[in-house]
Amino acid sequence: MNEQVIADQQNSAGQDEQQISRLLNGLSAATVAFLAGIGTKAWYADHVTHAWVLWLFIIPVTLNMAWYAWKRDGVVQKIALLIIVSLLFGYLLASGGEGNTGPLWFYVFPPLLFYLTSLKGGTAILLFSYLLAIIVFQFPGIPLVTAEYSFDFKIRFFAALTFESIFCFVLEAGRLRARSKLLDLAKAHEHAARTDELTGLANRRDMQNRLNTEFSRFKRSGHHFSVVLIDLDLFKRVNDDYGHDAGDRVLQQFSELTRTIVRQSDVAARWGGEEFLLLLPDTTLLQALTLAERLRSEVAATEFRHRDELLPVTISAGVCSISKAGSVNELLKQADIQLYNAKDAGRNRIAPRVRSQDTSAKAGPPPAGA
Ligand SMILES: Nc1nc2c(ncn2[C@@H]2O[C@H](COP(=O)(O)OP(=O)(O)OP(=O)(O)O)[C@@H](O)[C@H]2O)c(=O)[nH]1
Repeated sequence: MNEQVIADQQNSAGQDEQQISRLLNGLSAATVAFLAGIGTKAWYADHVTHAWVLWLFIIPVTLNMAWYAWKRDGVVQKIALLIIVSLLFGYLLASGGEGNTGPLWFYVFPPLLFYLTSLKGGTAILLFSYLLAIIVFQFPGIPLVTAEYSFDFKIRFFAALTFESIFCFVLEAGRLRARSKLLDLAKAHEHAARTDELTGLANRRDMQNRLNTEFSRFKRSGHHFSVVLIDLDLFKRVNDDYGHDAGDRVLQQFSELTRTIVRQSDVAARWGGEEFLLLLPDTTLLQALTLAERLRSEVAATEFRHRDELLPVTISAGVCSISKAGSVNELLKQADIQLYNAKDAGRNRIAPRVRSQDTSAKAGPPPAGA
């Protein structure tokens, strides 16, 4: 997986977490308002203990909101709110709330659970809540349980909760599936917009962006970089003599070879037609020339074949370092001039030639027919 895709995924996950945290903040504020209001109503209805318990629940909810505002830790916020809400619903179930209507709040649980946890996690917590509800309903005499519910209420409570839980599960599973498909589609779309279809290398637009980014980095922190502009020699003849498919196959095979030679931090792009551009971060002119020469000799030594026919393939390349240019356009222009020089000097060679290159690596013979 390349860095861009990982960064996109992290970005998307971060946005999701922020959205959940915003929702939880809103829910927490609404919970505080409800607890204050219903607590006050219970107070005036002479249910003093009930009123105090509801008011006491305001404290952990508020503390959780304050903790999130301070630490921005969405995971703690989520877990804490789930625990507080579980305790509150447990209390309402056991006490019956006002007029034995407490268990009705349970219906808030399934959508909240599936949204905040996973499908598996939500189902597990729901099943545990069912177990608690069964214990409370079946054993009204146990400590902390003061409410008693009619048989009809229990049946309807469980039936309605089960239907709601199943619907929430199905809806959430559908939402997650659609979201995952959408993310895959966006990723594929984004990848296609950056990639050359025939060779799988970066396309011109992506390379242009990366050049601009690298140039900004150079301006900011002085990190040098170089480019290598490559052109396949006499490529028109390959097309004319062996067919367009053979030409396409050469472009693909050359791209595969290039991938094996450049570093992971380098970028190889199809610049257009039979022209390729390498962006080499943190690379001096001499290092770039060495890499270009290696690629040239590998190409010259490789057998390019199409349907058992041996194809004549060599490359010429112009190299330039940012230290020799004041802008990306100037850099590309210089590389283009050097490529022209290489072609002019007989093809199957790299330009500029420097002294160390002349002694360490000799350019191969010009391609047949040049
Ligand atoms: N098969 C194939 N050919 C392509 C593609 N893109 C460009 N070409 C061909 O590449 C050839 C480039 O030819 P020219 O620009 O004349 O250059 P050349 O024959 O390589 O000669 P020099 O560059 O001077 O060495 C043309 O025939 C284009 O049709 C492609 O995607 N597939």
